Amino acid sequence: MLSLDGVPTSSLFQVCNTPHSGRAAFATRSIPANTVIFRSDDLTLSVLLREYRREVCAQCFMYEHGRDLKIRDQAVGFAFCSEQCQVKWQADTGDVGIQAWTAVEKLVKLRSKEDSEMVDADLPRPSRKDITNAWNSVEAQANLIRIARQEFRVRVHLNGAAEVHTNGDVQVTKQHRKALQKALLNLINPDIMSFCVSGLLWIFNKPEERERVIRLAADPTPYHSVDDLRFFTTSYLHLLAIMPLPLLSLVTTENIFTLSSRDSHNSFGIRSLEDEGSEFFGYGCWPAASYFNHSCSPNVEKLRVGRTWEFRAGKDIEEGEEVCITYLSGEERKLSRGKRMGTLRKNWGFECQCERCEVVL
Ligand SMILES: C[S@@+](CC[C@H](N)C(=O)[O-])C[C@H]1O[C@@H](n2cnc3c(N)ncnc32)[C@H](O)[C@@H]1O
Repeated sequence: MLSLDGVPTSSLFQVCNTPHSGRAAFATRSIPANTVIFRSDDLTLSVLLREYRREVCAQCFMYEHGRDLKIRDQAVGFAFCSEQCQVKWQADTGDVGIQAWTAVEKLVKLRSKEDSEMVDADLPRPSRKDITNAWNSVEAQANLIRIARQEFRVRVHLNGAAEVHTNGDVQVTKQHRKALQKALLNLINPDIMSFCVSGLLWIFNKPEERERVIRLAADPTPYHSVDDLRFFTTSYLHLLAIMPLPLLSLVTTENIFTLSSRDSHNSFGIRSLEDEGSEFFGYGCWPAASYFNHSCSPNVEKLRVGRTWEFRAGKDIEEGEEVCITYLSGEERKLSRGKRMGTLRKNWGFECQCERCEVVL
């Protein structure tokens, strides 16, 4: 169950503030091991990494040991395990969403030979100032592109195909069209583009739920590297140039930054269900599941069932005890205290305050 502001409510736990680790869930009564304490099926945005697009169903994330799935939709660039999943995906994505994914796929295919890999070096993350400067540096070009797109609005309007509002006073010149063409020449990182499209479509399709993401813990410096930040700013310009017109007003630096800053501290990896989740297909943000803090000796285990996360007590939990999952992968759990803390600091940006880490032997 969810309260109005998206914080999960349950007869078994409640979400409260803590002195050192933000909000957390606490058991409101004793919970026997193996009890399902919560299910979260409120996936907002998700990224299916490009290298897994043929093998993992875009709807239910089903994976058959690396075999290509039977149904592939070349236009949008996703594969499905069944017609049922494809139909559900199309209904949830909507016509504007299908147009958006088709535009991205067309662009990515045109530019597929480029090397858009990022170097995962241990360089410092861009600071708040770096981030503000990077977004400011593309805003003038962004505004020119917006005006260039007005021209399409006018054309669409004159063709009578759709009722749109135009800014009739602005003259579209060569300078505007050049800004748009220049944006399309930037290098592409298809996974970062997918992140932005998935998030913007979610805001478009469910505007009333935007607040639920905004209330999540925010990371003010969500970019891993200078490359990562640059791919976000260039994706912004690309999307302004290619997104279907009904989505254009949502393609803003504010929306894209908000999505990154919430995703950074709240997303769940979408992994294979066997081999201790050794295959990493991508990630997604399930707001209702984002109030469980991390522990290096968790009392709750999470399991993905299709698009839903199921949370089950891994041991008996006493009334008043904090209900915690682990943010570490199977292998990472076995690391020493120092290495676990380092991994959480690097990937999540916090100093672990869990009981196992607090006990110094
Ligand atoms: C998914 S959110 C969990 C809910 C969060 N506490 C809140 O108030 O929304 C993850 C964030 O919670 C905090 N957190 C989770 N586990 C923690 C821990 N063991 N020690 C310190 N902070 C923790 C960190 O700030 C982390 O980035």
